[in-house]
Amino acid sequence: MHDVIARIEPVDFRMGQRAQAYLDTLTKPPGSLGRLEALAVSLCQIGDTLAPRVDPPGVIVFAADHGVAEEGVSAFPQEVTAQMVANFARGGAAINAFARQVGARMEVVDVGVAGVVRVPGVIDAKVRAGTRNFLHEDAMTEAEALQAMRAGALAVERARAAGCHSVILGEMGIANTTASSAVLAALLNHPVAALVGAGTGIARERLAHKIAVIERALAARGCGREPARVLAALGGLELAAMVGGFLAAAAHRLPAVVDGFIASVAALVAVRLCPAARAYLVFGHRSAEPGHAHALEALEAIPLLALDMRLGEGSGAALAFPLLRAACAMLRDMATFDAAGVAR
Ligand SMILES: O=C(O)c1ccc[n+]([C@@H]2O[C@H](COP(=O)([O-])O)[C@@H](O)[C@H]2O)c1
Ligand SMILES: Cc1cc2nc[nH]c2cc1C
Repeated sequence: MHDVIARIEPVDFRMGQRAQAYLDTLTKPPGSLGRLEALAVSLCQIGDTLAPRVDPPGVIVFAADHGVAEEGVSAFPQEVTAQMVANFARGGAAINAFARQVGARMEVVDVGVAGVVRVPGVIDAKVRAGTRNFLHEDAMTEAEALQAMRAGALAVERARAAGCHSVILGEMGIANTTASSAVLAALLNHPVAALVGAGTGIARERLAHKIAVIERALAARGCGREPARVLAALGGLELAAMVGGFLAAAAHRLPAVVDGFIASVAALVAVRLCPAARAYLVFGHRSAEPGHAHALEALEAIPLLALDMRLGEGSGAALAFPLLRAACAMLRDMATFDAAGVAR
């Protein structure tokens, strides 16, 4: 991924200043469009233009399984990952409905689903059939994590080649809130119990078990805080693919809309690998998963929406997308005070 990271340029803060100055000439009291103005400034910096474009967006859903699922840390069985991949391909999941609503190009990428996925329309980039159980051994080798990151970067490059001007990255993977909580606890050196939530909806009794599994895994892996090492030891193939996807989006100056908890942990890994990538991320929504607040704080991010959602798939990012569109429309379509003859 060194080649991708080497291409990431820091955004130009002077473009941000120009964008804010231009917004202040438009027919509204300065600052009255609130955080939509900050979003517009950010999109100008990402595209290095006062006329940014985000349409059409490309939704990419990365799917993979987790060895740690065998510890009983999810409310659902592992087969649901493959079954939902088939559902995505048929167009029946929440993300399909929301992607259609925003006119997105959509791609589903198998980076590590357990078992055979032979579903027309699903991209086969399987690195292995699920990660290893990180309670007993590293989830991935660093080479496997790198291969998944590359698959994520390639998916973003396909979206770009197909004409997308922004990307919405989502994931599907039973037990991936366990992997994400473990990665986050290692990166932030934060107590596990404060980060762990119900995921797909485990009962309170099982929550204590989930916390204990992660605490034991952290002690056993002893992986420190180096992001590539933490990702390989405790992460997931879909997490790694999202890391690669976020880095590739930054390398190509595409805004990437970050979804919920799992996507934000992947975003944090990407930013730890390359701090300049942070400026290319737009945070879509605040997930109900408790760890999300900690990931967002570490990223100094305030998401656009807070709808108490905890689905994943890119669903919260897709719902936030019309706000990016609105920020572009404000820059493109609003009259200035001078042109409209409005006194100030
Ligand atoms: O994105 C989120 O914030 C989010 C929060 C909780 C659960 N999920 C989804 O639920 C699955 C993981 O939950 P679990 O309980 O199996 O770890 C996975 O497919 C995620 O997409 C997603
Ligand atoms: C049905 C179902 C759909 C999902 N989408 C993302 N994670 C999910 C988990 C489950 C269980």
